[in-house]
Amino acid sequence: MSLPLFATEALPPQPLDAGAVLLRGFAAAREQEWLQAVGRVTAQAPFRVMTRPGGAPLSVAMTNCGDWGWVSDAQRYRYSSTDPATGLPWPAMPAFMQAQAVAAAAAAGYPGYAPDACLMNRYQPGAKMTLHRDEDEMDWSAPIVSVSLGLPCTFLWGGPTRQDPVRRVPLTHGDVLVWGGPTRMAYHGVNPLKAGQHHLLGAQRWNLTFRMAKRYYAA
Ligand SMILES: O=C(O)CCC(=O)C(=O)O
Ligand SMILES: [Fe+2]
Repeated sequence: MSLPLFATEALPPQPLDAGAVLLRGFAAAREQEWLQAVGRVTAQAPFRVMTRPGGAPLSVAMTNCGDWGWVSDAQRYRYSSTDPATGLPWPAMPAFMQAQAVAAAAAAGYPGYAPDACLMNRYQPGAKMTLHRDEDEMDWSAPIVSVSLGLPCTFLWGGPTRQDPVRRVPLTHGDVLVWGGPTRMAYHGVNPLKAGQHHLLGAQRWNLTFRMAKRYYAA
């Protein structure tokens, strides 16, 4: 196999764990379209800091698009069809983003993916996500499709319990990680973002996770 000449070239799917596949560079070739799509969403529903149950602020700023958006407040985590900041429905999921998420899922071995939610995370230097499972979705047989843009990060990939050993997986601009099946409920997180400048996003990392929040997965 010859190495790609350009960092924007997608590499062959790389198994990370049972049911978990890393698509290195999958989103890089169309970075301008990703940027435009995220820009359209955040013009309507800007990134904002949410409060976690108990009252402390999350370090990652978030917004959503699609039929359902993941929200956190002092009481609980939940999916909401409306933006709590405005009471309006979340912006529609841009067709480009939806199609790319479906294509990434298929490339990772999950045909028939139909995301109805996209949580958009903005990390600035120092922001992190502690180990957690994505468990607020209705059908845990549907995979998660997670797109990384901007500054690199160290993604933490654990196991079925919080105590399981954690692998450090470097994620860079354009990488797409898909996990489902036997590892759909794996613990995962993100180490504090290191300072840096990305040619497209400056001192930020964006992560977009596509989910099937309120739909059944029938592959
Ligand atoms: O930023 C990431 O790569 C992971 C995000 C995540 O785990 C989540 O949004 O639930
Ligand atoms: Fe997560």
